[in-house]
Amino acid sequence: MCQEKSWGSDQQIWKLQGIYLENKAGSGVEGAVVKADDNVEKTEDEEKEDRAAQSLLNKLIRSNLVDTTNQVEVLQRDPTSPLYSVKSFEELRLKPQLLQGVYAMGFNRPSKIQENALPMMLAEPPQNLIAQSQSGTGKTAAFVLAMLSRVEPGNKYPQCLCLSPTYELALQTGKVIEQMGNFYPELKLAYAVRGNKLERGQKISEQIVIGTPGTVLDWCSKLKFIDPKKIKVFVLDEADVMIATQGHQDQSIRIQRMLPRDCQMLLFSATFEDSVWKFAQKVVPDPNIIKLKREEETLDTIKQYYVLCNNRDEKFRALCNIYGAITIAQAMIFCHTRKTAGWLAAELSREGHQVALLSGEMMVEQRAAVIERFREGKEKVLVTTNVCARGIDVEQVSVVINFDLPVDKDGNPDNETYLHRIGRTGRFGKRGLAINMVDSKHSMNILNRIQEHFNKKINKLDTDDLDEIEKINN
Ligand SMILES: Nc1ncnc2c1ncn2[C@@H]1O[C@H](COP(=O)(O)OP(=O)(O)OP(=O)(O)O)[C@@H](O)[C@H]1O
Repeated sequence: MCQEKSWGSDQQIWKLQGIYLENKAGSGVEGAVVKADDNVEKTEDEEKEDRAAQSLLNKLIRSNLVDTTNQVEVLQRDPTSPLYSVKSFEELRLKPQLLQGVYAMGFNRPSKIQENALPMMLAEPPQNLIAQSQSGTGKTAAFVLAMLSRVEPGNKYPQCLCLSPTYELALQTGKVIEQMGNFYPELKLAYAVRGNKLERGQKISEQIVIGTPGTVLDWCSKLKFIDPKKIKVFVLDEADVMIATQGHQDQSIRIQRMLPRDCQMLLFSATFEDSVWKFAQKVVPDPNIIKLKREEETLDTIKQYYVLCNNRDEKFRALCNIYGAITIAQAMIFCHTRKTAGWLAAELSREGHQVALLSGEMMVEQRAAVIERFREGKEKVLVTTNVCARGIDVEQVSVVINFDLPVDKDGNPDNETYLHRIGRTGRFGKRGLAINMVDSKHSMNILNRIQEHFNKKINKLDTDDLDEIEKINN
């Protein structure tokens, strides 16, 4: 049977959290137990970064809009037509049930990208759109609102089709549709994802279908559950993640070719490299284009220090001294390998700290649960490797510690990652503190190069001198 509203991802995450709870039991450290092979110390860089997993993690942990002061760049297909932007949801003349849904979600006014994208998406006649902005800026909410606005609830067949790169991402977007359509009960949603089997010859009555390219293609062509000629809105979400998966690009294009010419095509992406742009142009004819630049990260509001040590144990002792001297609301500690992260988390927890550990082998939902607990303040220290922690914003984090300095796979300083790690402490107008552990000539050299790159002094800190440590927190 085709699944409807109640079939969200909640149970699934709940179940996964069950596994997570089993995993952590008895370890003393929140998170999965790290089973590192002693002989092979794998770096996170060696592991292929999974964009879909990162994107899902972002969605799971995001509870707010990402703040941005950057201006939206708009390229109109017809430059002579007036450019509309809205400052309130009322101006959009949404159906009352939808406006109710929007407010029930706690949205007071459109986000930066929504100010321009929504009037364009809701215009008559419908216009095509390619939109790019970083994760968390309100793209999903925007296209969900557009789909819900265009649907004719009386017509019991699919009218909106939304493609997501993975099963899990489709479920997440489905959840937003369900939430926003909460006061519109006649609207139904079907998930075209693996495992959702229908009987041959059956037709889908749900007005919105969300799914992955392979299954949607089967449903539109081979199995004919959907009549693509009746689709009015086609959304391609997370285009950058989509094209990273073999086959998805072709499948998406094949689906798009089956749609009527006047179908509204909308494409969203967090990044806009060449390959994404080429793909976007194939899928969206005559587009309007909206881009929102990323917020720049800065080291201006951050005090940076380094500590000289001889080995891992000394680094750990220095860390304990720092903890003994200053009050740290919450700290994030970055390690280069899973093995070090696991060791450090265990040592800190032995010292009586409440420690959370994020490790590469944990499933995305488990990671999200760990981050959530940390955000809620249940743990005060988060030990992590780099890949896991990208994009995490925790307001209370006042200190970032590089237990290992960030290096790329060739062993050179990874300045971007440094900025990314440290840049998060000084956000929200607060001053941040960053402490780098240096344990060899090589790492001193890395530190110097980072210092030169940013042209910002990193001061030496003597962690055996408690008075000196106390001063840094003033
Ligand atoms: N106008 C708004 N006002 C307040 N919150 C909003 C608004 N629009 C979206 N949000 C919330 O902000 C967060 C990010 O929004 P959304 O998921 O739509 O962004 P996105 O750009 O699609 O990011 P991602 O690709 O990571 O999902 C969500 O928690 C969403 O509920």
